[in-house]
Amino acid sequence: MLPNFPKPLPEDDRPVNRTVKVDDRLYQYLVDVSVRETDLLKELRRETAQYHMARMQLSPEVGQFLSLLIKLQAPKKILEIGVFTGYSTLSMAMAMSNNASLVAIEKKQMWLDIATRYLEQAGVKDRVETYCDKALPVMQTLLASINNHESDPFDFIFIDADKKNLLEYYHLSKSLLRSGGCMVIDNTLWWGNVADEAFTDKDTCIVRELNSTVHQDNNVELSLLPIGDGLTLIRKK
Ligand SMILES: C[S@@+](CC[C@H](N)C(=O)[O-])C[C@H]1O[C@@H](n2cnc3c(N)ncnc32)[C@H](O)[C@@H]1O
Repeated sequence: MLPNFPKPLPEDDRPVNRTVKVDDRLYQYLVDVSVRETDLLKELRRETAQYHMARMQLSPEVGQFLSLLIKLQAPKKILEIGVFTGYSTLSMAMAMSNNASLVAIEKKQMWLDIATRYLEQAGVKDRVETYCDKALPVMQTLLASINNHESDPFDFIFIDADKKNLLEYYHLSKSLLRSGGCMVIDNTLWWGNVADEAFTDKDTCIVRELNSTVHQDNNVELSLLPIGDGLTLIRKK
């Protein structure tokens, strides 16, 4: 039995507990005991694996987490920035309620064509509006429509596109989101590079700046989860 009296505090303020280290064996265990990927998502993942850019696709456990968030929050209006072949789009669209809608922005038609095919197969395409365009101008148009009271703000926004515009995506998304709404940003641990000072490339510096901006923003609540490549969950106050 542990002695039941206080011990001297360490000099630093580091927590005595921390997030578990996930090595390959533990990761495989996590997948084996928790991931339930539908046949359609599996098919999409296999089709995407043929492309060199396949690494951009969400991992199954992150797709499933996104889908669970949608089911827990039941948002009516969802916005997605960065569709690629649609793994996240399909995960969210299959989880959203029948009266919900999703606006999905992707700059490359080739990727949207693949995503659209799967959304049609899942029978959810009628509730997903896709824009083949750069995200910033589309987001600005959506914001103008909200500010003019022509449409409601979004309840849920998922950001998974280029890092160059990440700070602008964050600020614009805050304006597009209703109070109490949820924003999710992918890649916030950026392959671990954010914590390594040796990495000074543009994208790493932008992700660091984003993380520090969100952390210091008193108008939001946040949690940075070490799932996938790092996923930051944000609630607008
Ligand atoms: C990491 S991938 C998205 C992965 C996707 N969420 C999934 O689950 O497979 C990023 C996507 O953002 C797109 N993208 C990059 N810059 C963009 C921009 N300025 N506007 C819109 N889409 C952009 C890329 O073409 C790419 O398909």
